[in-house]
Amino acid sequence: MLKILSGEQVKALDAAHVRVQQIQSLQLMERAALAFVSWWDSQDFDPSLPVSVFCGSGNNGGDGFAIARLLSRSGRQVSVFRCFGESASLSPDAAANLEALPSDVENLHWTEFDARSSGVLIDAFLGVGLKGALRQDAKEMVQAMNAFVGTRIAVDIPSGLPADGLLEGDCVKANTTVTFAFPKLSLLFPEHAFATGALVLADIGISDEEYSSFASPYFYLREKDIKGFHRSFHRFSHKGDFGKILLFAGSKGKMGAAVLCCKSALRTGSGLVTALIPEGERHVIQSSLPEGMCLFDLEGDLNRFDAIGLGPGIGVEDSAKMLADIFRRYSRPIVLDADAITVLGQNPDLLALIPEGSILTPHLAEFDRLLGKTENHPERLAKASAFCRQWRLNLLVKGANSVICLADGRQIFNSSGSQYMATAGAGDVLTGMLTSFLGQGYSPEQALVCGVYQHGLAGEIAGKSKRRGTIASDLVEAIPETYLRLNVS
Ligand SMILES: NC(=O)C1=CN([C@@H]2O[C@H](COP(=O)(O)OP(=O)(O)OC[C@H]3O[C@@H](n4cnc5c(N)ncnc54)[C@H](O)[C@@H]3O)[C@@H](O)[C@H]2O)[C@@H](O)CC1
Ligand SMILES: Nc1ncnc2c1ncn2[C@@H]1O[C@H](COP(=O)(O)OP(=O)(O)O)[C@@H](O)[C@H]1O
Ligand SMILES: [K+]
Repeated sequence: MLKILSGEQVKALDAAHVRVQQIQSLQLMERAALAFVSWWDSQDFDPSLPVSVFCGSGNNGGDGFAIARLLSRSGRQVSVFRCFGESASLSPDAAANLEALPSDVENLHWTEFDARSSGVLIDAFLGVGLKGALRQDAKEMVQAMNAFVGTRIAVDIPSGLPADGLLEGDCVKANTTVTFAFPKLSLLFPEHAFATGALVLADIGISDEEYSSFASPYFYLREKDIKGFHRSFHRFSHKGDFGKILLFAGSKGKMGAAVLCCKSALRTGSGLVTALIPEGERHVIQSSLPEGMCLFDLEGDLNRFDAIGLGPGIGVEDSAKMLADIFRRYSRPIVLDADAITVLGQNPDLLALIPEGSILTPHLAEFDRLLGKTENHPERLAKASAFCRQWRLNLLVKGANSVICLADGRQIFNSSGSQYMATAGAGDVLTGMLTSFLGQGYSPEQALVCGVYQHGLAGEIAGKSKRRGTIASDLVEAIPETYLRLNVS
């Protein structure tokens, strides 16, 4: 899994890579520029549109000069706009790439830029080397870029955005950010969505192993990581191997939640799924989901279930006693979602009873109910980390780039998903998937990694044809295709 390093660590990573691969830093910069241009070539930019590249005096600017050269070589009309004065001292690699600009690239000062011109703007002014607040002249450059009417693309990070923390002043508002090697932490904060735009990760040839000497609690989960987390089953596997699970979900008027999470668990592969529901509502499950079974009370040994998921649509009235009873009688990790989390927020004394390693999946409002009002994402991640360590629990901060917060303090940002998943019941589908994986014998970490990634992938698959018409049932129907896409049998 890709480690997310701090802006400060990037220099050391680049230096280590240059040492290990025995290349020059100029070659690494060339790789970054080539990776950017390879992404560019995969897009359908109108070839007749002029390209304006804003270049700073550091290595981000160096990337910009190299990109300008490569785009001009492929026939684009390119101008660079220098974001520095005559007396500025350039980084050696930026100076080399400025020197290497072909004569057909127009070389201008940023004050000569006409914001009403058409085309595409590439922002290679400031990268992860930004220190403190923008200087006055830098603010003006950022404003000039933001006044541009066409598409803005940021190289590595929008200029002015700090790599690891929250934005305080101005920064470039990019439509797309093409970031190198790993996504900088701040690009994953919802507060910065307006500045980051679409996020593209460009590979510059640094292997996952080269990150091993750098410490960071943050990771980025990609498609290629998933297969290694899955268990494999053999041809003699029977439905017991795929797990018997119990889902406590739904109540009068909210039985859809139970249907969605049970169906999602079955589509994820569970062998036997039982819904714990009010007896009067049994027709809903039995008529819409013939594969599902129902239970109307909590009699018998709960440990006969391989996994339990609790919460979607159960209501908050009278649920506290039921939760306490389950926590006391069940010894393995449980998935806790929706109303179960609200109940925990109202009854914090229940936290100590939750089986170790359990998984809580709050959306942002449920998160605040559980852990108190939270102002921003960094604060949320810090609170989640302390909570998980204190109670030996795992917690998922849901949203775009949902964050898997593990009991040992690691925090894994998911890369799959789309805005079309912001629809009623999408969380219930996730609860079904996570419980299903626990029931299939996955550890909480494996269940979270596979469940969260595949849930997002199902959202991408469903959203491709259904766009904003996507509903949670579409996610359920897309789950089988996620196994095909990942080549998991
Ligand atoms: N080894 C390399 O050569 C590689 C470098 N890369 C690029 O290099 C970037 C990092 O380069 P650098 O470390 O040179 O840093 P940057 O180019 O990001 O920033 C340094 C420049 O920013 C100016 N600056 C800093 N704080 C400022 C402030 N508050 N107001 C105004 N100006 C300010 C400095 O005067 C300097 O000109 C990455 O973001 C990436 O784009 C990538 O190409 C990957 C490989
Ligand atoms: N913009 C988005 N991008 C990616 N995933 C999203 C987005 N919005 C919502 N999701 C995902 O959809 C799910 C919504 O869960 P939740 O808010 O609990 O829904 P509900 O309570 O309606 O079931 C979460 O897994 C979340 O990560
Ligand atoms: K930039």
